[in-house]
Amino acid sequence: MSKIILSINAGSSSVKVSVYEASQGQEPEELAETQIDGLTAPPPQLKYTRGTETICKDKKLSEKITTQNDAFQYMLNELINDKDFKYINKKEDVAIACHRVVHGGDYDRPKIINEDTYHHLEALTDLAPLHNASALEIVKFCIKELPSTRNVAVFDSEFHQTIPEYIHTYPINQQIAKANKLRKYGFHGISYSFITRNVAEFLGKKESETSLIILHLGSGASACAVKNGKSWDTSMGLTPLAGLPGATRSGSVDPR
Ligand SMILES: Nc1ncnc2c1ncn2[C@@H]1O[C@H](COP(=O)(O)OP(=O)(O)O)[C@@H](O)[C@H]1O
Ligand SMILES: CC(=O)OP(=O)(O)O
Ligand SMILES: [Mg+2]
Repeated sequence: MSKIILSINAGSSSVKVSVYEASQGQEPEELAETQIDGLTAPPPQLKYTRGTETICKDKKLSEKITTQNDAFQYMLNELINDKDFKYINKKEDVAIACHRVVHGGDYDRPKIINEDTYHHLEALTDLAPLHNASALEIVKFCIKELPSTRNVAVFDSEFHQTIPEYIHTYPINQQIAKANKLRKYGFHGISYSFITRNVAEFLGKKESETSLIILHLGSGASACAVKNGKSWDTSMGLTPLAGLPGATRSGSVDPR
């Protein structure tokens, strides 16, 4: 039987939700895409496409939507209430919710969210306060309001687990660094792995033979050197503040 999967990307200025249908052993098929952006520059705006049909674009919303969780709830209701979208008619229709979580610490693969993973991610919130806190608010909402949905976390930091030790190590006391897990983590990894896979395919090359310099320029901005399909270095570090300036971040400049 096929299942409905939500892919939820809580960014610093937007929330993007894609809806997929998937059966065991088959490629998921995308059914709809919706996003609310402008959370840091109101009014928020809604975009909604169903298959190839654009239902709305840059629609200014007058409702009070200030947090990523407000935006997620608004879009979930839109999907449920859209009579022409037959795949989600009630909350129970969502089998799996995949959450983009920016800081995954040492996690090197996606995780099913249980109490343990939830608390582990909560503990990392200090290292990505703009991001982990709002993603976890959405996770908390799903756990409470969508009790039949399984929640999975997919990490921005995962792709950068391959950065060599001499690059991810900071020049500080190593006892303190190891005890407090102070190292370069790197973010936007879901985007970098997608770009690497697709550019390799476009060029007709193996990922392991594809080396790229990629810029991810959104509300948060970073650069990544991909060597033979793997992250070699990236401009963000222990937190998403390091590196390039972003919409609400100064980058590698001491803001004081
Ligand atoms: N084509 C574009 N040219 C320049 N800036 C853009 C373009 N599209 C989006 N932006 C800017 O990118 C930012 C949103 O980036 P995005 O990565 O989608 O959000 P988030 O960082 O919240 O995930 C906004 O500041 C928007 O103005
Ligand atoms: C990590 C990061 O900066 O993400 P975003 O671009 O979504 O703010
Ligand atoms: Mg983003």
